Amino acid sequence: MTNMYDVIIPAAGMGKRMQADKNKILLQLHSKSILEHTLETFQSDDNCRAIHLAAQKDELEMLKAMSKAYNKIEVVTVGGSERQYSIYNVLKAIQPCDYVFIHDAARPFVTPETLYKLYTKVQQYKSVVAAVKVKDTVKRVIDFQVEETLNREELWQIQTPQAFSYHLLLEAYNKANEDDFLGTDDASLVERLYPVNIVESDYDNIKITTPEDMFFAEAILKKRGI
Ligand SMILES: Nc1ccn([C@@H]2O[C@H](COP(=O)(O)OP(=O)(O)OP(=O)(O)O)[C@@H](O)[C@H]2O)c(=O)n1
Ligand SMILES: O=P(O)(O)OC[C@@H](O)[C@@H](O)[C@@H](O)CO
Repeated sequence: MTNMYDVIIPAAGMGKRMQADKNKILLQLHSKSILEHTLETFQSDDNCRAIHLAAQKDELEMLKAMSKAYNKIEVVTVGGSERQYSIYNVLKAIQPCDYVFIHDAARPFVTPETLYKLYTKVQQYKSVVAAVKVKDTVKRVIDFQVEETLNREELWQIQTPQAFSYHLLLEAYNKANEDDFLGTDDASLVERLYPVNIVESDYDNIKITTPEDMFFAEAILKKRGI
């Protein structure tokens, strides 16, 4: 079928800031791991053709075994020392396709509504990321001294999923590799070649990063009646 997307899910981090005794994406939220919550969302999305994972070397076999429960999972490969390298490893391992979404395993609360918005817009714009409006005032600071107050009307917090045409994304990753460019998200690689659009997402789509995020995660599940 044409026009479906493949999703790359980087799950090869260490989860250091979570200070748990294992990779944070394996922590349980109710009866499932964070990773399984994320996988189920994409497994259930009719527009998602296949799911591909980056795993830590030590967790590769475990994640391959877990993958058997999800018939959309195709490639499970070893990640790298940085998120960007993990994603590049997967991107080089998959077959060419129309569109690629990239979504952090550590963001288990992305909604079907956001996936649908991205799916619609990526076909028009080739490059589109989920984002929410910044709620706080943001200042640029050097050595604890304020340099300027930024115009909040222009500021958005960027999340994942980030959705791209496959060929544009591969070109951006190849160029970043050639230039030794390391970005903090996928769009920052694509921005060097092509305009990136945003779609408005929601504040539940948190990246579970530090211990208190587990309490926020429990609250989001409770709000959803899960
Ligand atoms: N080398 C890496 C680093 C991160 N990730 C993945 O990228 C996502 C977002 O990264 P982040 O939240 O920063 O996770 P960690 O790197 O695991 O966290 P920390 O920096 O606290 O160790 C996570 O799903 C993580 O598993 C990855 O696949 N490969
Ligand atoms: O810098 P970190 O390792 O915390 O995470 C990087 C990315 O996961 C992050 O930039 C995207 O989720 C978009 O916000």
